[in-house]
Amino acid sequence: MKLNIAVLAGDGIGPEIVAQAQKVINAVATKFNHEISYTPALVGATAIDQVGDPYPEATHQICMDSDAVLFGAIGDPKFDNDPKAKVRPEQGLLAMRKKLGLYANIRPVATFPSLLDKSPLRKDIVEGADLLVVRELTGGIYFGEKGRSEDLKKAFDTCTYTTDEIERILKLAFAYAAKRNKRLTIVDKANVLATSRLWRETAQAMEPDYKDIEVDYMFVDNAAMQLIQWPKKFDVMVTENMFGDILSDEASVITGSLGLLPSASVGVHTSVFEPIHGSYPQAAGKNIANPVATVLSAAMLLESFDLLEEAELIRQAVNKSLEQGIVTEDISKEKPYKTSQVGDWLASYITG
Ligand SMILES: NC(=O)C1=CN([C@@H]2O[C@H](COP(=O)(O)OP(=O)(O)OC[C@H]3O[C@@H](n4cnc5c(N)ncnc54)[C@H](O)[C@@H]3O)[C@@H](O)[C@H]2O)C=CC1
Ligand SMILES: CC(C)CC(=O)C(=O)O
Ligand SMILES: [Mg+2]
Repeated sequence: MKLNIAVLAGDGIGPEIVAQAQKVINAVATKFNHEISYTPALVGATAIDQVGDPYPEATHQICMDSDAVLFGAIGDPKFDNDPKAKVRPEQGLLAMRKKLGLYANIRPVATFPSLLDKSPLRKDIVEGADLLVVRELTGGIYFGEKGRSEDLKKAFDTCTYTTDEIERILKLAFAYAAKRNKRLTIVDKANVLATSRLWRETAQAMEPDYKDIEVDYMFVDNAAMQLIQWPKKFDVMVTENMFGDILSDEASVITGSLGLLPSASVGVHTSVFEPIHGSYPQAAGKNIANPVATVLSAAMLLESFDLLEEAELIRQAVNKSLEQGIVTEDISKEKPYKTSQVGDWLASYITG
């Protein structure tokens, strides 16, 4: 197969982790005879510094013209620590999601058998946990009207959802539940928020079309607790943008590190494959960040083109590396491997 992948490495650890995912894709391409080409493009703080725009039109065109996008991370402390900055790296990520129509972010969370003792949660709690967070990605408070009063003493962010937006993400979540264990948890704050009540009303209206799916509704505060108290009770969890953002970072604790969780952002135009974590600026340039989340995102990318054997081989390589202790310092303080060493090991396992 021929694939043209847009590569948006971004900021902080972005370039280091994306380079490992590319090594792994290249190894798979060699083994299975695929022709992969990459088109790099600017995003985030790097793009602001170079061209003054966190998601330049040229980058958008490259994404639109690609078969898929491999994304690293964006964000830089020089913006995080300047609340008055007019343009921010995160606007680039949000603009990309909006312009590419990426309304769903699929975040699988499953424990790795060899890492059960790496979670701060008890082994009997996390063993066998396997859930899917379906996060709405182009609506809600991240995209609503926001502003400051003239005297600067008041600020606001608005959370808006339409039934169309809710229906399309719920449809996808029901479909995932149908393919998995037929349980769907809809997470909201319907006891307080009007948008959540619209989510609940819309979901209730859809339920009769999915009679074989067991649906339950849970308030987000309760969900935050149950997720780490009884992670195994969840199959598919669907929720709005900000709740999904927060709950999926929380869910990474089940697996042992935020550096392990991949995601696929899908929707109208091309799809973007990205780790769930951010640019981890403290690690930038040190070759210590865990590349596994990005490598597993690459596996999701290949899977989206029905390259199932290829994706499975990447997952097998990752499992083997974890079993054999070829891991970065977030997993093993005693004998940490460098980011690039993990990438090299995975690539050579794949090519055999
Ligand atoms: N999708 C994206 O590009 C995202 C960007 N950000 C941005 O990233 C910057 C840093 O944000 P933070 O809140 O510190 O979140 P972060 O996800 O970058 O890091 C939080 C913590 O998670 C751990 N971690 C994250 N990625 C890791 C990896 N690959 N290997 C090992 N450990 C890892 C580290 O302990 C780190 O201190 C900010 O500018 C933020 O806006 C945050 C989240 C997502
Ligand atoms: C800038 C944020 C919206 C990014 C983030 O935290 C995420 O997508 O997980
Ligand atoms: Mg996040």
